[in-house]
Amino acid sequence: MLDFYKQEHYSAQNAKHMAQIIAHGPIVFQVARILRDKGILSAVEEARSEGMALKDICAKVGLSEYAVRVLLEAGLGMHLVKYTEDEKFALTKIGYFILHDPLTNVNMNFVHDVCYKGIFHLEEAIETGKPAGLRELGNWSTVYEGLSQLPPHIQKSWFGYDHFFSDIAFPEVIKQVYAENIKKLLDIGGNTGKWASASATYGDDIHVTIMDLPGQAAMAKQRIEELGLSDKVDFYPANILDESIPFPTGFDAVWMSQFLDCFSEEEIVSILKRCHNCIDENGWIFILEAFWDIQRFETAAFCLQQLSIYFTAIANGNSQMYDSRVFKKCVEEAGFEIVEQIDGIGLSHTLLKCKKKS
Ligand SMILES: C[S@@+](CC[C@H](N)C(=O)[O-])C[C@H]1O[C@@H](n2cnc3c(N)ncnc32)[C@H](O)[C@@H]1O
Repeated sequence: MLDFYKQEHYSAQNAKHMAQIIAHGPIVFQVARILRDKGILSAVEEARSEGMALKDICAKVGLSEYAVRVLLEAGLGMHLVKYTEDEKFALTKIGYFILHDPLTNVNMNFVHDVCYKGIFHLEEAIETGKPAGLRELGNWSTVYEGLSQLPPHIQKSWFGYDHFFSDIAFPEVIKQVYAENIKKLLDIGGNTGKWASASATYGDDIHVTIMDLPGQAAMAKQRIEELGLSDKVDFYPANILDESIPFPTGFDAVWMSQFLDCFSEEEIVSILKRCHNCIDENGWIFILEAFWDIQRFETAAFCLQQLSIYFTAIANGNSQMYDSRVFKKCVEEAGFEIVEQIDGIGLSHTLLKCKKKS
């Protein structure tokens, strides 16, 4: 993947066009989203290759001719729709992906509901190292403190994004983790209890402790109770950034999925160092992360590189979707060695199986 970034990929003409797409980014984004959300793309799709006339689309979606016309004309420019020979509107492949592709929809909802307003404050975030855009969502020092209090539609998009990746990765990776004869596992950043519930039902003798912020631990507890798994899952509410709070001990393994990317390099090292006490000399640290530099496809790397900016402007101001080389240095520095690396899990994830350095 890294070699890909050592080359120019555009002719001058294409580069200038790409530069215009970037220059008009927020307009392109909102037009595409509204064409999706107002049912205009769906209406056009129903007409298939025959296409649909402007007035028929207006009648179908209940918007004025002016409104639908400006949106669809912009949509022509971004190749979401095309003209048929008799200048009706028909859906293109890009329009199809905007309408139906789960990855595109999850990203679009997350960008609109969680990021859009906050990203306006990116410059301030870059200058101050603070998540300056978070004030658009609420009055917390990091987004994680506010997760359980977000307005429902924003919370839906946040968890929709988070769960989309873990739901695909977990069934694959769970076999790798429990192949190591793990019975007692500490799930740091256990979120809504998805990994804990999957683990609890994976093996009769598996016990999981979720360590997360109090608001999240409470959400997870409710879900675990609803699933009838309370005897197999414990909770350890704590802010991991408070170094005075001890970590729980006596585990075969620590599991951190999409968790360490929520922290700066210094914080990652500090968290990992404190993980030493949770396990004995043979214990495991399992880290599931998506690294942009080891993606097979440019599209996957692009999504991670762009979403990194959410961490800068909104989440906490100092974290990101990491380059694996930067991340692995933190693991080393904290006194662990990576004994196995498994790439290609789910859509974009890597499992790092780590042990204490001997
Ligand atoms: C991106 S989510 C990952 C959730 C889950 N592990 C997964 O793979 O889907 C990050 C989790 O870390 C938790 N977290 C963030 N900052 C934290 C902190 N300072 N202390 C404890 N947990 C924290 C969040 O509440 C959230 O549940």
